[in-house]
Amino acid sequence: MKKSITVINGDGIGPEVTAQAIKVLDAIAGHFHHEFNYTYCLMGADAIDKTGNPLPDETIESCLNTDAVLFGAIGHPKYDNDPSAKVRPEQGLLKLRKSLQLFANIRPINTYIALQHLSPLKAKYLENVDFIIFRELTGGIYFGKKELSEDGNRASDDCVYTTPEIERVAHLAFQYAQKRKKKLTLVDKANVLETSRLWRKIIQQIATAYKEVAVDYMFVDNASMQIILNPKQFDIILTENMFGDIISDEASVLTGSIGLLPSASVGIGTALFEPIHGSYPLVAGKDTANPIGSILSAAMMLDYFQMPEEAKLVRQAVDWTLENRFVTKDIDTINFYFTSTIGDLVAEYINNKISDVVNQKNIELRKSTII
Ligand SMILES: NC(=O)c1ccc[n+]([C@@H]2O[C@H](COP(=O)([O-])OP(=O)(O)OC[C@H]3O[C@@H](n4cnc5c(N)ncnc54)[C@H](O)[C@@H]3O)[C@@H](O)[C@H]2O)c1
Ligand SMILES: CC(C)[C@H](C(=O)O)[C@@H](O)C(=O)O
Ligand SMILES: [Mg+2]
Repeated sequence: MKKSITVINGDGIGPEVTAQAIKVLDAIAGHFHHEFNYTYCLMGADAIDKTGNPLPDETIESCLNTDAVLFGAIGHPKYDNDPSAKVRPEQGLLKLRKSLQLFANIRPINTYIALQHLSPLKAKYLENVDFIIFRELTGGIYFGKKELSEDGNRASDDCVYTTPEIERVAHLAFQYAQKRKKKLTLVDKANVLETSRLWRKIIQQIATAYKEVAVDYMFVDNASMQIILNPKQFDIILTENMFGDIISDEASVLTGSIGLLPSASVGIGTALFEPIHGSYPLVAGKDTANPIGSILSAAMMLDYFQMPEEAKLVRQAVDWTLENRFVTKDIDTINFYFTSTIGDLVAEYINNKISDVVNQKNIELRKSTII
């Protein structure tokens, strides 16, 4: 099969983790006789530096006319530390999500037995954690009216949701629940927020069409605790934009590192695949960031291309690296491998050449002292 993929490396560790996902996609293309063609586009701080615009028109154009988008991360401290900056890298990402109408951000949370020692929780709570956060992605407080008074002493961000915005992401989440453990938890703040009460009302109505799915409702403050205390109670979590952003970073702690978590953003336009982490500027260019979130985002892209065998092989390869302790510094600060080595190993596993890589190329443990 032939597929065109727009690649947005972005900022910080974006380019180095995305490069590993591309290696893996190339290995899959070779193994299964597909052709993946990449077009590289700018977004974020990199785009501002080069064009003055965090999302150049050519990037939107390319994303609209491609089979999928693979994205790394955006963001730079020079903007994070300047509250009055008029142009910001994040505006590029938000505008792209809106332009492609990517209303659902799907963030699977899975634990690995090999990494359970990393969590502060007892192993029994972590075995086979498997739930998905459905985060609404194009509405809510992120996209409401923003105001700053002339004297600079009053600021506001409106949180707005409409019934159709809630319905479309909810139907998708219910459909996933039907195919899985048939449980959906709406996470909201309906004891305080009008928008959350609208969410509850719509979910109660939609639930009648999915009778086999058990629905429960949880306030976001309690959910933040329950995700840590008893993560196995969840199957599908459905929530609004900002709550989904926050609880997914929190949930990443269950797995061992945020660097492991992928996501798919789907909706009306071209789907976009990205790890859930940010540009982690501190280690940009050091080849130490965890690329697994990006590689697993590529696996989600393969699922989206209706290539289930291909996606399965990528996940098997990732499991193999973790089980054999080929891990980056976030997982093991003493005996760790470089970002690029992990990409090589996953790709070589797919090419069936793993024994060559491990034995003949003599992969050395990189001690943290040499960084
Ligand atoms: N989707 C995105 O592009 C995205 C997401 C989140 C944050 N950001 C941006 O990234 C910049 C930095 O934000 P931040 O520090 O809050 O979040 P971050 O996700 O970049 O980093 C937070 C912490 O997570 C860990 N981490 C993140 N990615 C990792 C990886 N691949 N491997 C190992 N450890 C990893 C590190 O310990 C890091 O200190 C900001 O400009 C922010 O706006 C972008
Ligand atoms: C960078 C930022 C705009 C973004 C978000 O909040 O959606 C990020 O945190 C994410 O999770 O993708
Ligand atoms: Mg986030």
